[in-house]
Amino acid sequence: MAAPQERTAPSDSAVKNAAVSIESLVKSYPGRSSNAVDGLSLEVRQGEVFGLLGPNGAGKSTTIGILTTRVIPTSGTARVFDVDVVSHPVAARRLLGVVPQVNNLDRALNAWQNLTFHAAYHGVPRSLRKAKAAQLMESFGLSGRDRDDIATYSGGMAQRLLIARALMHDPRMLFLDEPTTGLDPQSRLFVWDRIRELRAAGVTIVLTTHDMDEAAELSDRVGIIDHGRLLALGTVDELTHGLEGRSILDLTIGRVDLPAHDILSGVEGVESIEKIESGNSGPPGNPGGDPPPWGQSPPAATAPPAAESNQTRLRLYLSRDPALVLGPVAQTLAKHDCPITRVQIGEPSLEDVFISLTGRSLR
Ligand SMILES: Nc1ncnc2c1ncn2[C@@H]1O[C@H](COP(=O)(O)OP(=O)(O)OP(=O)(O)O)[C@@H](O)[C@H]1O
Repeated sequence: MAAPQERTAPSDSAVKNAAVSIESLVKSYPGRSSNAVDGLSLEVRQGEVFGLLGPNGAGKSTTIGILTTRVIPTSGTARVFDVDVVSHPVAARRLLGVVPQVNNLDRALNAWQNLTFHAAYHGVPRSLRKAKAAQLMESFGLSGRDRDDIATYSGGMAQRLLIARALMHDPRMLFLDEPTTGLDPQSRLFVWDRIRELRAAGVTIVLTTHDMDEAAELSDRVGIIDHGRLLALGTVDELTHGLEGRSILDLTIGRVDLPAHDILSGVEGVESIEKIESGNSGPPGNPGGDPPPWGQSPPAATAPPAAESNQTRLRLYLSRDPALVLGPVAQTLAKHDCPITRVQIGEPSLEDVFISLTGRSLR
């Protein structure tokens, strides 16, 4: 594939203290009524792992597509290390590596060739390519399989090869689009370790993931987007502490017909209530209350779903110690002849922040 022509050389202006700088970015796809990216502005700092989170269709891949020069924005600016990705795509591509959501390894080439051809495309001198490929094969646990047809690679091996390939030209930053989706636990931990090593080596990383544990585990900061707009930006601690109510009571109750919101919102210390999932196949039982924001969501990772057909799972956000609230909550429910079948106390997680902002779970 021939590299597109640069219009002009990138400017020598002082490099800003940002690895990624996006300002008022808009992407409108033809025939779509709403913008995929809708006035997005954010910065990714040099050397950080930045988690870009959002529900399906939030605009994450489009944003990454713009930053990695595969998608042309409708308006706004996007820079990588102060290089405008629209006017200087070739210069931008030298600075970044991309691990796409979908395996796009070249099946006509063996693993070794996938690495060395990529390096050649990015202008890595021939004398360096072999050593670099051998080093990356080794660190990604693929030594000995380098001349194999990639059709013989497992999903985990292919994913490791994709990351190795993206690093062949020593990019200053790496875009990882759902890097561990579909991987077994060992492969997932292996990829996490490599991400940590890259960060320690000073590589800036932008990560999209549907796995909240992964985002919380790896990210220095996260940005949550939906409908192409930024909803929140900060460290995981900043975001979870900013959530209304500092503690959570996760309850499963043995009724589906109870207006739990009306009944429990008067209990002292209960700031807000969300219905996570009802075992009912019909509409969630919340007469008179707000529509359940989690009505279509699978359960949060912190507790199992209310699996039985007569069970309702509620999440209560609290402004005081859960131990003080649990008693009054249990008494209130008992007055309505409603048993509690399961209780879990916890602090808000990144998934709680995500759900409170977007109103639905990632998966
Ligand atoms: N090539 C395209 N043509 C038309 N619409 C598109 C195209 N690519 C994406 N979209 C739409 O733009 C919106 C944002 O999509 P995008 O893939 O960027 O979201 P996402 O957050 O990456 O989603 P996911 O988590 O499912 O990958 C969606 O409504 C999607 O249907």
